[in-house]
Amino acid sequence: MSIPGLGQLLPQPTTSTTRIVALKRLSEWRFDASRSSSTGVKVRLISGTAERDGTELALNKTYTFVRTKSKILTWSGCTLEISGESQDYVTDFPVAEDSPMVSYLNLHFELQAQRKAAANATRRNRPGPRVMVCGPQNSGKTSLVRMLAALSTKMGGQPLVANLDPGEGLLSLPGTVSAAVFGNVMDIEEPAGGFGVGSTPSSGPSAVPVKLPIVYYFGREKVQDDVALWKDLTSKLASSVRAKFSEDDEVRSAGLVLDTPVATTNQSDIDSLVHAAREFAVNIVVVLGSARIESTLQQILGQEKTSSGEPISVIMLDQSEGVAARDNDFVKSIREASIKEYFFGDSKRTLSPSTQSVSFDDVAIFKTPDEEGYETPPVGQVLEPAEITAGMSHWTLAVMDASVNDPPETIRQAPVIGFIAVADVDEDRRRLKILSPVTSRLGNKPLVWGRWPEPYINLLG
Ligand SMILES: Nc1ncnc2c1ncn2[C@@H]1O[C@H](COP(=O)(O)OP(=O)(O)OP(=O)(O)O)[C@@H](O)[C@H]1O
Repeated sequence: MSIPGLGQLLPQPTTSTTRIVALKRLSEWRFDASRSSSTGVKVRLISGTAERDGTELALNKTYTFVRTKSKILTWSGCTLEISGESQDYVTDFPVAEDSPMVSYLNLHFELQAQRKAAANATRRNRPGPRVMVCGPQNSGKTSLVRMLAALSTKMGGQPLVANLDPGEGLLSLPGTVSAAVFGNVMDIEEPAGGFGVGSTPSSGPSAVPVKLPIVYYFGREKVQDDVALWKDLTSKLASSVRAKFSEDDEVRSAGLVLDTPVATTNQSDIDSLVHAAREFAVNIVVVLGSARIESTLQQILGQEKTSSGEPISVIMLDQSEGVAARDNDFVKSIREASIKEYFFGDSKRTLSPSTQSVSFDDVAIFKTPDEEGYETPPVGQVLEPAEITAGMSHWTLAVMDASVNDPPETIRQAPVIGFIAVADVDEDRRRLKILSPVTSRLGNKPLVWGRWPEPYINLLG
């Protein structure tokens, strides 16, 4: 069986022995700890320098990776001590400079030049680079976004990172779109490499400084499930980003790195990307691994200018051959683990969520109208009050920063304050048992019941 990558050593069978791996400059140790036991794979940097997606490993610190498929990259060579279970292999390129990582690093240098120009500009409203990363499924979009953000923070920058892919939450649960300032080191031990819920304040004390995301609730997995709502929320998020730029000079000059949903060349996907590029006033579009998406976007965006008159560069970069496919079971297990982690923390920080019993009459839960009985699904339709039944058990609901008396459209497009999980519904006594990361009562905050992610197992079970 051939293994993707060039000049790689043969994959190591899943093993639990301790071994030393020497990496030449510009090579990668690629690992799959998705099926390993809860103890995962342990990695210690013994000499040289190495990083996971732009964040450096500290010398002699042992990192544990569980439920993770990723890579450790070295620019100048290093030695790693590996123990625990993983499928892994080393890839080094016959010509080191052939690694796509070199082009990613060059992109970072270009962004740094634009950041410097923005910081020195006499026109205070000149923003730093706004770079949108897009491409087909498993092209390495999120890894590149993480790497660009980490490299910027390493140089002292405070870039905004935004995610428009509801299938994977950024510092939030799946089913959301969000953005946050990244001004400090990321937790690379997290399966999501610093983009997971473990890096948010609701998760209690943290080994690395937490981030404060702004989150909007989509409640669906794919953009196509409700394109109109996704576009509205994208516009909302873009205006939050603009507001942050106008109030914070450091963030403004560091600019934005934007992650996007999986794209194909179909018209709807291209429209969504163009919508996002215009709303966020993107001036660099990076397409990973698809010449067709690149040329289609080039034809549209290549002719346009941003709102501040800059040309829009559309560039294609190779995708890394190491990007790991993730099957549905793996992705589902990651999703479920992030919901559990949101309420209970992880092995490094245990949280104690509060369990509250509330009357049906004391909560206002909204949902999008059911699709049955409509010839065309009521996509983009506003919310309606949801009937509380046992079917709501184990769903996670979004708590909106709005009032229950606000119009449905306002509630639907309000930022998310947090999430609660429905632990039990007692229809006879008309009471709900809910699990909340905080002890405070819901007050008059409306809850929204989305259609995705699917209900999680009984969190209290
Ligand atoms: N060079 C590499 N070697 C090993 N694993 C990698 C490499 N690059 C990325 N990965 C891993 O591959 C998986 C998919 O990568 P990533 O999430 O960046 O792709 P994506 O294009 O954003 O995915 P999606 O299509 O689901 O949005 C992740 O688990 C990531 O850590």
